[in-house]
Amino acid sequence: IHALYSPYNLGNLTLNNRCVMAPLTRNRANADREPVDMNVTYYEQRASAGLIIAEATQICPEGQGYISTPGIYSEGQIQGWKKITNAVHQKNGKICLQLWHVGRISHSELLPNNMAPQAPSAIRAKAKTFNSKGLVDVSDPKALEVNEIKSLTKKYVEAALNAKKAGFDMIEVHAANGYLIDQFLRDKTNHRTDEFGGSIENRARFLLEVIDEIIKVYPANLIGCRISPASTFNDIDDSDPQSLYSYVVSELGKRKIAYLHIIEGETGGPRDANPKVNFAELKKLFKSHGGMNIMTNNGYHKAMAESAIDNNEADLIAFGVPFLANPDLVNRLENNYPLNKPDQKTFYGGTEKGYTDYPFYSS
Ligand SMILES: C=C(C(=O)O)c1ccccc1
Repeated sequence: IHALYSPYNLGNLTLNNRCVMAPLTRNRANADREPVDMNVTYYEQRASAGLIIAEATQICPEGQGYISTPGIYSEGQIQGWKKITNAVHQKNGKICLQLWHVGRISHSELLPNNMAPQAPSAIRAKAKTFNSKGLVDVSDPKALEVNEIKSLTKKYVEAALNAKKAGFDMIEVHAANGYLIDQFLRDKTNHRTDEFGGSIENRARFLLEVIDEIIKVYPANLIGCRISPASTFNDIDDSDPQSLYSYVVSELGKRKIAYLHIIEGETGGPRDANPKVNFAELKKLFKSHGGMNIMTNNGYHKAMAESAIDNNEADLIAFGVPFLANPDLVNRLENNYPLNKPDQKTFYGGTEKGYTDYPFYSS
């Protein structure tokens, strides 16, 4: 059978196959930002993925940007996630938690004491988010002080340890899609004049400090990192992405992290969005500096995924919407069965409808 559907060693984990469920925000946590029972069903249904990367999960209350997204900073949240990891492990699955801080992509209504969203610089995003009123413009952010940056790094470390306590097999640091870490990396959003801004090294400093501090207490070969070099989602951009990300992926490779998760092209959009970004070069640099595995995402279907593996363009393929709508995606891909039609209206927020009611394949 094709390598895509065969076991694969990732760090000290053996995955049943190389098909990854990409992190998908579904806005279905409770008012305390804890996972609920239908989340257990949803993830358990998809346990045949080689690896599930659970939805982006905020590391602290200040890191929340959308209504009803889960956290990993309270005991109640840890216990909620524990039910999910137990259920996935009962089905012989593997599950990773994506550690998230939205930075400036938030609305004060969602934040402690209606505070301003945190960001590297006080530049409001031309972006919208969901709060109790529906789709709203994001709020004006406040620039982080250096001591606040240091305390956020500690919160990423605590979140990694909480994820371990909750039974996750590994963690992924969310450095993509215009959220906090991405806001530090890119020069459109980072106008700092201290050691966290200006040069590429300075703009990458926060990401690398987060990774280095986590590695002190959590094995590097169980840490992934997600980047989106070419995306402009959430009003993000950079004047020289190839230089920026050549440095970033080389430094991540040196740390021998488990995988580099690359969103190819525009997030949820065209794969050839930004000709300035040479993805093949970035993949080569990650591995030539010691990086272990490349995971790619964005618009893959069966043929594309199989040929990416055959041509050594990726070790693991992450599927987002296909896994949302097909709990048994691996079985369907392997046997070339038709896929369910995703219902966009129920992607974000709501009940079991469009969440746990997508059918398994039956001939
Ligand atoms: C966590 C997200 C990301 O990484 O893009 C997200 C958040 C809200 C809607 C869609 C996606």
